[in-house]
Amino acid sequence: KGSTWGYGEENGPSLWHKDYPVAQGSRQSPIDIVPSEASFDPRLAPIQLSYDQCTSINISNNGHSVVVEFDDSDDRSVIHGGALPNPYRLRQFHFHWGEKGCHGSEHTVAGKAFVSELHLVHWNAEKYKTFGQAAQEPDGLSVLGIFLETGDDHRWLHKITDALYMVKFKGSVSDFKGFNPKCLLPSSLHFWTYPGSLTTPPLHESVIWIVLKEPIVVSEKQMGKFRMLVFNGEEEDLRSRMENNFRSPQPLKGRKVLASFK
Ligand SMILES: CCCCNCC(=O)NCCc1ccc(S(N)(=O)=O)cc1
Ligand SMILES: [Zn+2]
Repeated sequence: KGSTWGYGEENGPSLWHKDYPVAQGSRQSPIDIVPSEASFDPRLAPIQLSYDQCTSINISNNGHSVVVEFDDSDDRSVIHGGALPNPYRLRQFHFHWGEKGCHGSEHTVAGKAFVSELHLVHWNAEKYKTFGQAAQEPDGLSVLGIFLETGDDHRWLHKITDALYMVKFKGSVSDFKGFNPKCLLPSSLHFWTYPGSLTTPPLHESVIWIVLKEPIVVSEKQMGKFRMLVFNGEEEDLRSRMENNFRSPQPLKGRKVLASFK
């Protein structure tokens, strides 16, 4: 029974609206970002990531992606700037990717998709008591999206890909301390920003999206290691490789995309 959502024929993105009607809402993500239609806004503050005291806790396979979680019990790792009203606290990051040689990003840029997209998820702990509550508020979350394209090996991504064998199956968790995601940033923090949603159920329209223009470069070999993960639990007979775990671009419905650069 396709009771839980996923990315397959029976439970994929085109069916999510049945359990999550907001899937057809007015501020859904991802979107196709068209640079020529984005407005440069000189009032946008530069993005600042204060991750130096960040505390990664674990890496896990939640049956939809691989997630690295952080201790978000205080303001030790925050993002601020852009259109954010105040600093937002880092909670986790995860990835979306395609199958070998194909695309797998969620946002696209003038119709161009990338092989993968990294999402650094932050929440407005200044205004809301818990992540779960913030995730349901229009200004509750801010996700920093970073595109991945293939080329040479990424010098730090191996810290993540070397741990993936520990979390092959849905429900597996492994210690993952001392990882600072600052090492996954491109050289430029030029960005686009727009009001959107979670790109997976519950699809709450609670995300201020910040998408970096410059992708990071990873090797096809490194991407291949993500594809050894599986959607299924260890005990399940049906094995299905974790790939194509991305939602496609959704209607803009009149939203304005702002650019931090000319
Ligand atoms: C107490 C915890 C309650 C959580 N309650 C469940 C929940 O809201 N989960 C949302 C998790 C999520 C989903 C999708 C993204 S994405 N792909 O848009 O970056 C980011 C984060
Ligand atoms: Zn995501």
